[in-house]
Amino acid sequence: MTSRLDELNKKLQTNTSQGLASRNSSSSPSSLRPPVNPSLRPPPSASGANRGLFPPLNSVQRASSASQARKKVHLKPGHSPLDWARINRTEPQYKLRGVAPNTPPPQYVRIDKDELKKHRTRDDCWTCINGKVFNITPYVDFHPGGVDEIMKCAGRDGTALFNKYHSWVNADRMLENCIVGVFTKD
Ligand code: HEM
Repeated sequence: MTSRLDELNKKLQTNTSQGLASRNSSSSPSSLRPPVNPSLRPPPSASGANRGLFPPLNSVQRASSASQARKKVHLKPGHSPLDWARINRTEPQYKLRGVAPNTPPPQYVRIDKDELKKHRTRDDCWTCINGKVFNITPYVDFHPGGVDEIMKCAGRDGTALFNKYHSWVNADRMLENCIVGVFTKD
């Protein structure tokens, strides 16, 4: 019985080592590597000082250096975007528009260039964005880009400046209760 078992074990060992030997002899370790495709060489950024760095040093995905850092605007306490959203919701519309309570709705109020020009001070500030004139007086201190920046569009059509800095900002929504009227170019 034992000799039968020994025989079987011996047979098994011989088969296994033969199998491995045949695999190893037909393939050297280098032939196990995938074929090298020359068009898939590492990019130049993977060499020299950039080696192993991701994203590479010159990538736009890297934070800018201190000299290029954006100037941070410090808004006064109580002047966060959320504070503005609350005021926009709760303050009576005529106050945000800066008009008397019985003033006609904005779609009936036409404002020309000369009228717009009269409102360009910190205490009385209008601007036109995409054909609508807004009283931005209550908003100026809430502007995340700072007072000086937003005052550049005071008393004039600010559409181009607005779009240059943040075309994604929805002025209609943010200033929906500050609308005074519609702009007439003539
Ligand atoms: C009624 C007019 C404007 C409104 C409602 C407005 C609104 C905003 C809002 C909501 C942001 C924050 C954007 C964000 O975080 O993605 C912002 C940022 C900014 N705005 Fe305005 N803006 C106005 C006019 C202007 C004008 C005329 C200028 C420039 C002359 C300007 C320059 C900037 C700049 C530079 C920032 C960037 C601040 C930062 O990223 O820290 N904005 N503005």
